[in-house]
Amino acid sequence: MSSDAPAEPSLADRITKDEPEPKQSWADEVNSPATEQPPPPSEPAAEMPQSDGAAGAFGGSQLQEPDYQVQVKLADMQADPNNPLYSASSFEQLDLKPEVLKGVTGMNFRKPSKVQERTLPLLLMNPPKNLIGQSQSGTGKTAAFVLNILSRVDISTPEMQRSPQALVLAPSRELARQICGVVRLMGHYMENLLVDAAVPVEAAQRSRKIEASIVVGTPGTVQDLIKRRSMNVSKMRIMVLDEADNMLDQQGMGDQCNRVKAMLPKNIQVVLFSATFPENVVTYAHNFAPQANEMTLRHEDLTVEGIKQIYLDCDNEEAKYDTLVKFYGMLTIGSSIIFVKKKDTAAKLEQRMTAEGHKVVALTSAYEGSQRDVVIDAFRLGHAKVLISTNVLARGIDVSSVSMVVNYDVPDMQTGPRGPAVADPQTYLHRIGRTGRFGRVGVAVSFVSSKADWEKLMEISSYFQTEITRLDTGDWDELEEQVTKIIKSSRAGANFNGNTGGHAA
Ligand SMILES: Nc1ncnc2c1ncn2[C@@H]1O[C@H](COP(=O)(O)OP(=O)(O)OP(=O)(O)O)[C@@H](O)[C@H]1O
Repeated sequence: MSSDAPAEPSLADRITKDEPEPKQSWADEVNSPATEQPPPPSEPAAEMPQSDGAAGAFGGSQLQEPDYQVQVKLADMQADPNNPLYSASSFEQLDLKPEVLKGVTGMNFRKPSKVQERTLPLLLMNPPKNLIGQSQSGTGKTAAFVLNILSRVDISTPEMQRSPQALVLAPSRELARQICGVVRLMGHYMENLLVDAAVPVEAAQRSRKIEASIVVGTPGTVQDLIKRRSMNVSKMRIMVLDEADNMLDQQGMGDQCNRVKAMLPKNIQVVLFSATFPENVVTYAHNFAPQANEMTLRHEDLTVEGIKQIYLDCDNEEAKYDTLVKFYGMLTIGSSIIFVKKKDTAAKLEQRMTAEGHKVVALTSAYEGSQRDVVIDAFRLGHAKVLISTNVLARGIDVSSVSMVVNYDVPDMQTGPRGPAVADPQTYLHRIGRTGRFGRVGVAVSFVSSKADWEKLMEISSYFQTEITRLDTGDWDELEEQVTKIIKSSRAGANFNGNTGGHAA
């Protein structure tokens, strides 16, 4: 953030005092904030626009594609057995309580996705069994575990309403808040349902007590609350790890998750979900959720068809910045997230772009929680359309208007304290998965400024057996036309004639 530059307007000023921009583009028209109501029962559901899970709680933008733009509709995708959104059955056939079913219908979910259809019967079985579930990004894993929780919590007495019975752990504050929003929205018709977020709060609120039947939080805060006896876990019966591979793999977070689990009653149902379960995490996952039912995928099947993956050659770091600025118009067709490796890069990019008159915001773990909430909520509402972030937002964040993701830095990871940086395919997949949600279209563009970058990107491409196409930066008008065409097409891949080739720098 630009807090050390007093002459500039504050973050809140920049985000909230801006007049809404006139609607100019297709994306502006289709992504206006949530004003839509669930369909009246008499209207045919197939004609109604799809709603965004986070929309009701946070005003997340929604996609209402005009017919003339749409070539392939969600209904068609959900009827194709090879599509991850496919299902043979309806939500009515999944044995949900009437008030839970009403919540799903109210969100305008017409049919379950594959992961929902397959995992819900396994999750709802009695006696409850553990589950490890994997499916592509943006295919509805949240609803799968939320529907299980809503089906299992007992809120028949005031005491039970205030007793934590289900705990969801997520790796970031933003994701925990988002899941809380989905639980509230889906549980809207369950009278007296109490849901609470266990994320870091300001010092004055630290003595708070958690009195809700469903708690969604980050592992460190939850561990702290239980230790301080601010959250009674004696009635806990379900524990979910969202982005489970990330939670178990990171040393600090893995330990916190284990400690939290050790403080909960034995024999709880343990549920792990993620789009990725790399080999090094599989054993942890099996130990954390013993004898689990499993739904897994091969890594070759993990990429989402609707996300067009491209890369651009940039001669050096400065050329990456110039390219980003040239991209600004395309970034604001819908909303965009620019991923960088370091917090410092995020802050510097934000300052420089803002100083040059571009509207961007940044969110990293360097910022205070309340400031992070302001930024992410503004992004969900479409008040901020270009967000610069680190891997803190790489996972789970669901904002349907995101039509472009930029890997300003190719995702990599250190091998040991002094080892070389190697490609990080999992982070790449999660980052690009912030676009192309539930059958929508998106573009993921990676900036390549060295041979090492190019090698990492090609390793990622071969790991997922997916094509990452090189676009020629020699002719910007042509490049812009191609990228804009992809964003505005109903499915990525259609209308696209990019070059493929090696690193030209
Ligand atoms: N059955 C459904 N019908 C229509 N929309 C759905 C359905 N299930 C989920 N969605 C919507 O799809 C979007 C993506 O869902 P969700 O965030 O749960 O994906 P995910 O699989 O958890 O992705 P990630 O791996 O990125 O965390 C959300 O906006 C959600 O509201």
